[in-house]
Amino acid sequence: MPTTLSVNVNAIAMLRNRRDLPWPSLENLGRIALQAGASGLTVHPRPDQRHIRFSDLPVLRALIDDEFPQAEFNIEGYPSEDFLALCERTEPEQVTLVPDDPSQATSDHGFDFRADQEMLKRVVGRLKSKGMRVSLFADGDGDVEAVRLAKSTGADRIELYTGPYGGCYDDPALGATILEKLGQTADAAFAEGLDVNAGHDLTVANLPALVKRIPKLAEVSIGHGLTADALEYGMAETVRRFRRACGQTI
Ligand SMILES: CC(=O)[C@@H](O)[C@H](O)COP(=O)(O)O
Ligand SMILES: NCC(=O)COP(=O)(O)O
Repeated sequence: MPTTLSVNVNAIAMLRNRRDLPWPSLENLGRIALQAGASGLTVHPRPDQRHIRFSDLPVLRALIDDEFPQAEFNIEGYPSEDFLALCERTEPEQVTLVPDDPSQATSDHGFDFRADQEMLKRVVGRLKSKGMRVSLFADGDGDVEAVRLAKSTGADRIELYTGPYGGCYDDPALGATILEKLGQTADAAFAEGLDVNAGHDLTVANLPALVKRIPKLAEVSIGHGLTADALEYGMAETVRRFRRACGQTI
């Protein structure tokens, strides 16, 4: 099974929010991405709604339900009560829990599975009891014990935080070292029976080596780099380029 591509529309929302106007439209660009073969849409709402607004969620939920019933909605965020209630209202196929502080500009680390063990068990159980798949944002540092603890929360997947890997676009030797650690973390997850997603700062240039090292990578969620490419190539062609970089035949 080749790695699937979930298109994160956060960056499009950020562009829209520059004005009090409804464009660029998340619904229209989400539709183009799904028509071009993306497997789903990802949003990462934050409490200040600086990009995704809570009101965007029903619109994207309806787009998937009405026009792309095979696609998945993935909602990412810190498991506050408000976030959990938002997930319960929206019923995404997947929730990705991320240990973000509201003041963070973007996600920059995975969970501390030792410190957050009990909280995660509670939250994962709550979401899974409502039928949602749960993935936990994890550092790809080769910490096998952390992966074992992630599994013991009851989660289905981990999402490897690939920011440091993406940041090595101009340093291939360091990129290769980081990639090997990501690969070791994924190997440990597979050994525990966890599936593995990945995301943050992935691009057409750095995806092929990632999926080569982790051939069983289930899904990548990509926003920033994909939106940048969409400005250059258009959304549909960009999705096809990223799908090819994931190893999909199209
Ligand atoms: C968890 C993760 O890496 C992404 O959700 C990232 O946080 C995207 O959010 P922004 O587009 O707000 O940076
Ligand atoms: N989970 C990662 C994600 O959704 C997108 O991250 P980025 O491509 O915007 O860095």
